[in-house]
Amino acid sequence: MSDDTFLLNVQGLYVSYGNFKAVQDISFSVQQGEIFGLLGPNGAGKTSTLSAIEGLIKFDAGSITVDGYDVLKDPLHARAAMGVQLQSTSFQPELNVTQILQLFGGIYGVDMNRDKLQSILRDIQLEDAAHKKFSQLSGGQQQRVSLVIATIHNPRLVMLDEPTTGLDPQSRRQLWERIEAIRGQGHSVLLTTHSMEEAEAVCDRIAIVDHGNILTIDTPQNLIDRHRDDPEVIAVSRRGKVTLEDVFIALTGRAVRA
Ligand SMILES: Nc1ncnc2c1ncn2[C@@H]1O[C@H](COP(=O)(O)OP(=O)(O)OP(=O)(O)O)[C@@H](O)[C@H]1O
Repeated sequence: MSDDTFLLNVQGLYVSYGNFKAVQDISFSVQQGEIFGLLGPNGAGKTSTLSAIEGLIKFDAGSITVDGYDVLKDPLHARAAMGVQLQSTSFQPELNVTQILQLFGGIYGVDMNRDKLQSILRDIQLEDAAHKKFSQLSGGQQQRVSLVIATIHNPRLVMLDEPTTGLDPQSRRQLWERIEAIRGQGHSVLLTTHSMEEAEAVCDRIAIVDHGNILTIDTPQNLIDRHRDDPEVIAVSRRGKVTLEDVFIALTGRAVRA
């Protein structure tokens, strides 16, 4: 482990699929105890960046360190320092909540004794659903299971790809609180989102990504303050109030992506 305050360092990252360059020279760092958001239109390269960090895809150039461990030279240590929120499709739908927690506890070497299991179920408010199949859970309940599994081995960096998509406002608020609680434990969070409201509500800093490049990195409030007088921002703003979404659209353009 390094004593670097940056838990994640991504420098000069390039990812391509065949001839298509999805990520081109992306660099950013996430500090300890920080919630960092990657925002960008569809196809901007957010998931590709996350996948490269997670070791799921090869990258063409650049360097990535997690908790001081180089993901290429020391992949096991780097991966152990990371918790990844799996998509709901990654869980076997016929397993019940208890079986899923036991399975992933085993994978991560966490002793899932009765007390530990009960405490997790209580924490995610699924005590009464302990024997329900994953496929029978609501979207919010499934998200709570996948988030707790991402943090089951107490990782220093938690990676969340669009964690609140499809959730109702109550579940979304609760998930934000859970994400903030992860930061409260001194962990760092890297998330992607299309929700400007989410970015403003939970992210300490955000990077706006487009066409595989980072356009800007700052706190949500600084981005609004820096750009509020830009003619492009004023042109897209509505009802006389400049929002983060106005800044985002002015920077990335109005065109809908394929
Ligand atoms: N396995 C793949 N093979 C070929 N092209 C891919 C593959 N995965 C992603 N791409 C392309 O790379 C580009 C970046 O995709 P990526 O999923 O990283 O974007 P994203 O910012 O996460 O988008 P979204 O917001 O839609 O999830 C897109 O043009 C996408 O079509």
